[in-house]
Amino acid sequence: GIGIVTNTPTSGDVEFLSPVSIGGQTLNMDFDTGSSDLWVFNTGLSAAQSAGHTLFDATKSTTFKKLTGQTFSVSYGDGSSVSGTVGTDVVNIGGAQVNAQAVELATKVSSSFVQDTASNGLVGLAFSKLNTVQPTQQKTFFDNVQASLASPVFTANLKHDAAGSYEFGAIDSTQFSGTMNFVNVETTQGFWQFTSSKFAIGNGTVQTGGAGQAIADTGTTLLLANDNIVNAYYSTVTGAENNQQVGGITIPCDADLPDLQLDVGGKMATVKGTDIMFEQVQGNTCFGGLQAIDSDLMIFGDVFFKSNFVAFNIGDNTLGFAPH
Ligand SMILES: CC[C@H](C)[C@H](NC(=O)C[C@H](O)[C@H](CC1CCCCC1)NC(=O)CCNC(=O)[C@H](Cc1ccccc1)NC(=O)N1CCC(N)CC1)C(=O)NCc1cnc(C)nc1N
Repeated sequence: GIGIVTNTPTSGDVEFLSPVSIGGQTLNMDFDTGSSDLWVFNTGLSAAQSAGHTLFDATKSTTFKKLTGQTFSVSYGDGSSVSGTVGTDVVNIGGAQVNAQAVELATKVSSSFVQDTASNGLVGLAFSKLNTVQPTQQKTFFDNVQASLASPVFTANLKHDAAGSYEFGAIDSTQFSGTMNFVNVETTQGFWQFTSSKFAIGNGTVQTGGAGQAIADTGTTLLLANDNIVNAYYSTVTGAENNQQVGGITIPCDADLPDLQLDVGGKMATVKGTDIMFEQVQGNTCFGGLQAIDSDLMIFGDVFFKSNFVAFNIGDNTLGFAPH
């Protein structure tokens, strides 16, 4: 079978949310290919922590089963964190269903989750080895559902300020143009990771300088690359500056940004300049969608996905991408 669900960007394309059915209750959640826990806002949270959120009520689900003695605790790259208890329930995403999916009930969430009332939890779609449930590590929804899918794939179609889709079980070739490039994924760290050592600005010459490795991460808003790429890119943009107050590089909102070509597993992917123009800070000053990260693992987040339709294949550990 297959499962198709829409994803909707919150204002400014900060995150992309999709409806998920858990024990017959529907919550809008953030699909995150950069982590591997499925956790939800629920009635066990304090009123202060859960105000404004849609809450999963395990007592109202006839199919929820508590996993006694199991707990989880995740901390994320942006310093946010969540912890709680674990059960299983029927999880259905656009028609693709797992009857006993580990559903992690948050009992503590950090402030950014409390404030982000649009999101009621995360669906982790990285490899199960990153799942934090103890003492018995649990599988992701994708890992559980893959055997029942027509094909062990899911695709991410993220659009700027418009509804996109996630599809489990098939690659819909009407959703992208040209041929899809497939590359090998390195799974040892549990991410959808690939080599990334080259780049080019616009149609300029391809140069080396990438950090060497990168991950495809729908849970990260921006495109986080190493200094070589970031400096080379913004040196071509008049008025680009590193603005400590806003915490990154800003550019004039009326700048005509060049495209950026990035190495994905040995093949070049293009991120459109228009997708690198991120959000207005104030006046004619805009925040760049490409920012620097000081790590040997670059993070190709939602800015990358807005220019590239991506297929994740857990059957042969490959990643496909095509412009869209
Ligand atoms: C099992 C752990 C798991 C693998 C974990 N994975 C990740 O952190 C990557 C994962 O994709 C997470 C998933 C996020 C977590 C926060 C909520 C939304 C989803 N991504 C990040 O942390 C990347 C940085 N954060 C982001 O990109 C957040 C995402 C967000 C969006 C909306 C509301 C709130 C947050 N957005 C922003 O930073 N921006 C949006 C707003 C804009 N004005 C600035 C940029 C990890 O690596 N943790 C190790 C870790 C822990 N601690 C730290 C400090 N670094 C770490 N890497």
